[in-house]
Amino acid sequence: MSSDIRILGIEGTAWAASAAVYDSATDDVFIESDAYQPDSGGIHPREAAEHMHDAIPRVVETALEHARETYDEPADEAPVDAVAFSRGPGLGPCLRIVGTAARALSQALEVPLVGVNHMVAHLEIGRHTADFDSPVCLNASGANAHLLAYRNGRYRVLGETMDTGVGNAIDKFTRHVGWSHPGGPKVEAAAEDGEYVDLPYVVKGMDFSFSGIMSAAKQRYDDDVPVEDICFSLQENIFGMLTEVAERALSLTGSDELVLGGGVGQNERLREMLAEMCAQRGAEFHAPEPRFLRDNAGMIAVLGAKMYDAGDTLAIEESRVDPNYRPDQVPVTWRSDEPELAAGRGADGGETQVRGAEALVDLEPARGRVTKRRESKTYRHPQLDDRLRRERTTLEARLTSLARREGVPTPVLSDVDPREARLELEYVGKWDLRDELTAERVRDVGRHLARLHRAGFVHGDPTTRNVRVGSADPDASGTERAAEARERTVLIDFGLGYHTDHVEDYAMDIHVFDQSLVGTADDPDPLREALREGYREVGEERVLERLRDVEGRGRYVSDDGQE
Ligand SMILES: C[C@@H](O)[C@H](NC(=O)OP(=O)(O)OC[C@H]1O[C@@H](n2cnc3c(N)ncnc32)[C@H](O)[C@@H]1O)C(=O)O
Ligand SMILES: Nc1ncnc2c1ncn2[C@@H]1O[C@H](COP(=O)(O)OP(=O)(O)OP(=O)(O)O)[C@@H](O)[C@H]1O
Ligand SMILES: [Fe+2]
Repeated sequence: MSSDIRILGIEGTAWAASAAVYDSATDDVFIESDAYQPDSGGIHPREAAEHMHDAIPRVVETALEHARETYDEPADEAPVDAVAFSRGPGLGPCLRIVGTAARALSQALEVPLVGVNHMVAHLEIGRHTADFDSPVCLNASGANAHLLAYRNGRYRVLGETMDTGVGNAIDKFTRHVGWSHPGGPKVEAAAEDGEYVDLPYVVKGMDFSFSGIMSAAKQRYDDDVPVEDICFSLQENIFGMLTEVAERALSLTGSDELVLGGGVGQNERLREMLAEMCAQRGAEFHAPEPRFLRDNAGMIAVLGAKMYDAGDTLAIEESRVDPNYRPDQVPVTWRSDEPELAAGRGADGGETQVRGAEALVDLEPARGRVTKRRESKTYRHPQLDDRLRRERTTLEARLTSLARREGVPTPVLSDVDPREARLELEYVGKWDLRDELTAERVRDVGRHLARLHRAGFVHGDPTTRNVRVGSADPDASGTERAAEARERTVLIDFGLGYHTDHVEDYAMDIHVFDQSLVGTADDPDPLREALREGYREVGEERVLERLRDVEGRGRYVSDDGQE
């Protein structure tokens, strides 16, 4: 970045009326915030907007005063080079007030306007303070929960919540219990005295959902289960899910850096789990300090400086706010020269052991065999860990065989030990699909998924790493035709599969594969088309119709606090 840029940042997407000044020469960030606290219930959009109306001018004035005093500019010169503001996502009425304030300031100070995506700012502040190159980012905030990774000029969404944001889910539970907003810190405090009780645990590849676990938690409360036990178990399961999908994203992208963003990131238990998961797999973990995790204008100013430096400013007439602004809509103009993730290659006969997200896989291609052990994850509660490893090992064995009976190539199973969470399977394929992506192979995957769905079950985690391609024969150097004859597209890793007759689950299965294409392919669009073509040959059109719904669903709807 250029040597000395000073930016005024303004944030006001939901509850935090906040202004900040970032100085790139010293890396100092001054933040002034004024929080909206609802009298009862959750965040009311209209009340929140009134709060922005009152508080934004005050916090901006304090930030500008700080800039004038600290940097000693002549009185007739603007104390900052640009005004950056949160354009979205967030509550419409709040965003509009912040947008109006930012435009007015940019005109009064005669400096350019920079429009920042709030979720990308949650990510970038972590990358900035960690000094990581190309991390995977877990954003765990009130209205959102998703995994982002940089690829081809955008932050791609590798996985996300299928219903509410993680903070909102927790806050809904505390409202049910009668605790005041925000609920997250109260759950954290109550959890200290809790013991583990069983609650649902739902991940689908790198996607996840909170609705089942939240209604079970409310039900438990109504059934007089001690509230501290529910709080403890909510944290174990919800944060366990987030940690698991973060690990899967590291495994899929080959990255060894993880950053955390968002208000829920202030939770000690979540940070502990993520740090432990990263330590166990030899990755680096970074969480910014709490003032940068919860909503704050500091992160808006810091990303604003990078965007301003890249010439990424907005004309007033193009500066409309967007309550549904998705992180993958943002052209990443400020890091074009940096390397992107170089994903490590999967098993191709050279190595003897591979670490997946869940398991250690010992490879013996010469004997045509692999041994897969689901390791104990020390970040998880032992009871949950035990349950997941056993259940998934049993399911993987059962569904791997069932799929083959439906005509889908899968490894032949030679041994299962659920207690040890160990499987012995046929060595299949030559490469992971991720490393040898072609439209024809992806079309095969489409056909295979359709066959599973017709038989009434889903794979649960179809990614480009859970498909093996090419000939497994170690001496497959024969004629091209012979190799072609042996070429198969083989599905592996059925541990997240389950029986279901819901069209929604089938559509999700395709969506999960789709997201892994977006996360691993240079030019995903033709491959995504091939996936649908293959599916259409064998499967039902209504599943593809539902897939369009799943994709079109705006998941960035902020909680309005009313139930
Ligand atoms: C779009 C934007 O307005 C929205 N902002 C937002 O959700 O505020 P944020 O500050 O990132 O997160 C607030 C959430 O963070 C939770 N939270 C705060 N402290 C917590 C803690 N110690 N443990 C768990 N959750 C906590 C709160 O309960 C609340 O749900 C977002 O980033 O999604
Ligand atoms: N039967 C097999 N034949 C050949 N290679 C295999 C086989 N099973 C697994 N592998 C290799 O090991 C890697 C990890 O295996 P697998 O996906 O089953 O583990 P995992 O820990 O569940 O992974 P993840 O959850 O990250 O998808 C695969 O991507 C593949 O490279
Ligand atoms: Fe936020």
